[in-house]
Amino acid sequence: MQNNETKLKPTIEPISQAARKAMREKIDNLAKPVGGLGNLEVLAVDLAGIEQRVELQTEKRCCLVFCGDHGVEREGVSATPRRVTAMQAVNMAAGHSSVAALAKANHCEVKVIDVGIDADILDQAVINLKIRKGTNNFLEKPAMTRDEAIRDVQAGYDVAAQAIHEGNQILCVGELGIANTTVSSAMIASLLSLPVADVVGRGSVISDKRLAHKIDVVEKGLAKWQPDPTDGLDVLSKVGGFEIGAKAGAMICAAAHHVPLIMDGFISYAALALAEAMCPGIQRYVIASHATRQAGTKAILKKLGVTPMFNLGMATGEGSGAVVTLALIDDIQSVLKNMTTLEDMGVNFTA
Ligand SMILES: O=C(O)c1ccc[n+]([C@@H]2O[C@H](COP(=O)([O-])O)[C@@H](O)[C@H]2O)c1
Ligand SMILES: Cc1cc2nc[nH]c2cc1C
Repeated sequence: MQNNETKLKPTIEPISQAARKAMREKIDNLAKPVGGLGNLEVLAVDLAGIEQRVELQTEKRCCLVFCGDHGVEREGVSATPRRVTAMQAVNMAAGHSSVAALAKANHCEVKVIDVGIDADILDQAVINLKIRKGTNNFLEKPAMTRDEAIRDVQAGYDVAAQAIHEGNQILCVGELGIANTTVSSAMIASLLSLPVADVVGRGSVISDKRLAHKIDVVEKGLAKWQPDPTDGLDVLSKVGGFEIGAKAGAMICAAAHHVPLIMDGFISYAALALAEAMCPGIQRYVIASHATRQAGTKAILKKLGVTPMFNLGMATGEGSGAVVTLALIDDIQSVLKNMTTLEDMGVNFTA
């Protein structure tokens, strides 16, 4: 057991400061005011540090969408019935969900992975790595066993390793799982030591009454199991979800391989908090795409130490915001390829 856990905690090398500096110099020498392309420049520098090179490789990209159901959905914390997870997974694999449509626009493959949907998915287009049909209701039992938590994170790691082996140069991550904003809130409150009421939001839109109930459910779950925030697998097994653990595994794998990983919204914040607890340093390899429209986003991102690229008021999940970020990466590549330099123009700045 201990060995399996150790495998999930590889040494994460520091980001390449030399590549960051070289990219910064290259961008500063382009024919524009210094820093004029704002966060696009920051993104280019971050990608260079992760990839350890200035000639960024970003053409082949893939979005990994992990799917799972949640026992706590039975507490009435979501406006959506649980069967939507299974329905939307099939819809997504056929190319018709939000992330699937956005991925087409951004030349990105989508892999849909079942790590815990509460149904038999017969569609071969959905990759079957099911740990179990849904977690336990954490008000009654721990969500999963520690062994399941380990196998779950390992499944996400393996899917990401396969995607990298296939030549993907950028990974995006997303998820499907009705009630997973409740589960993510519990994980975030525990792992980042934030007050429950500050991080529980309206998910895929709930009334004031249901919101108060959702806060109560999260508080009761944490009080009952008292997960240890210094032990990510303890938090995952007590109040977590299969798609969140798998997503954390993908993050750990991408960081170990120096492959940039673009995360999505609220559920990704929980996965990053978990990955960081398991394997400190992961956060430097993860690009924060957008600030999601959920409670506590600002405080959570601050605690995670990441800055989102944009805020479009999105709250869909699936990896939608992550995939939209690919358009910004294509913008950077065009800038790096096509712009003339200040040197070409013979211009010097005097601040
Ligand atoms: O990514 C986000 O920030 C986000 C915010 C609200 C909802 N979602 C998606 O909606 C589902 C969870 O919403 P809920 O209300 O059932 O907890 C799940 O499938 C998520 O992918 C995702
Ligand atoms: C339709 C629908 C699609 C989703 N995709 C992610 N979460 C979702 C929730 C609903 C309700």
